[in-house]
Amino acid sequence: MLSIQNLNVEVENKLIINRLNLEIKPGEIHAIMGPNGSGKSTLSTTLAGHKDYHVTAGTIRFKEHNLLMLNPEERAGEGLFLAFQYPVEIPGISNTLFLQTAINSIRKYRKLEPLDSWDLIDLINQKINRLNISDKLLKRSVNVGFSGGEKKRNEILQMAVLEPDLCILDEIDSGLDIDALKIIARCITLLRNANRSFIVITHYQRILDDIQPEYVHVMHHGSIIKSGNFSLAKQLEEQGYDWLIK
Ligand SMILES: Nc1ncnc2c1ncn2[C@@H]1O[C@H](COP(=O)(O)OP(=O)(O)OP(=O)(O)O)[C@@H](O)[C@H]1O
Repeated sequence: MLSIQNLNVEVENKLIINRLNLEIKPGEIHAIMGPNGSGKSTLSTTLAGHKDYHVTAGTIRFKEHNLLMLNPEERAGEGLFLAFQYPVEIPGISNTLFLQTAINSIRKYRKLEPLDSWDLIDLINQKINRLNISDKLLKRSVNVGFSGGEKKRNEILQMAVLEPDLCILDEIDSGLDIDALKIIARCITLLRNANRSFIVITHYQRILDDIQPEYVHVMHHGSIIKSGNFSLAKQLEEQGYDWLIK
């Protein structure tokens, strides 16, 4: 699904990702943890194709593609999705219109007919019923005035509607109350299948308790310095990072 080898990424001429390696197979959930500023969001932003994040060495293969040859729209068309740490507000564009535009741009890339408004509403209704997400936010402008938890839930709704193959969730659990955290974790579990992989960037073990990732990685200074299973997250929660980065 995703193969990253010896990746270096520079932002504003500063090396942020430093010889990073990561292999993700279909259906796997990988958690990435690590101290503030270790490069986790830089990795996710690079995978999504942000123009200010310059890959200066290494390779990234996504399915059968050289990811670095694809622009951000092509990456989304191939099934890559990034849920932002800080979801952006888009005044004047309703959530429904945003979802319609996003899904139809992916369908166009895949040479499929666009969904009309009725098909879209059906699809959204299926997803909100399955995930038990409220439809109240659909008519409002994207993320404008949404609470922190509503923004995160909206990211999950986008993911459910777009049905990506690789879901990158950058601190999807930040700022959530205990119940909202459970809802988000449940949605992720419901969206999990044998072909869909996840990268879950988080600071906390709590969400991982519910989604049970196969792998947990620790990033530091732009590299993965330790990989393990779920027990590594528990160890980090108890002991912090000092024992790893000294
Ligand atoms: N656009 C940018 N311009 C300048 N520096 C940047 C930019 N993006 C990231 N950086 C720098 O790269 C380093 C890694 O940041 P990044 O946000 O990737 O870390 P992180 O591990 O996600 O941190 P956190 O856990 O605090 O969210 C930081 O020193 C940050 O200031």
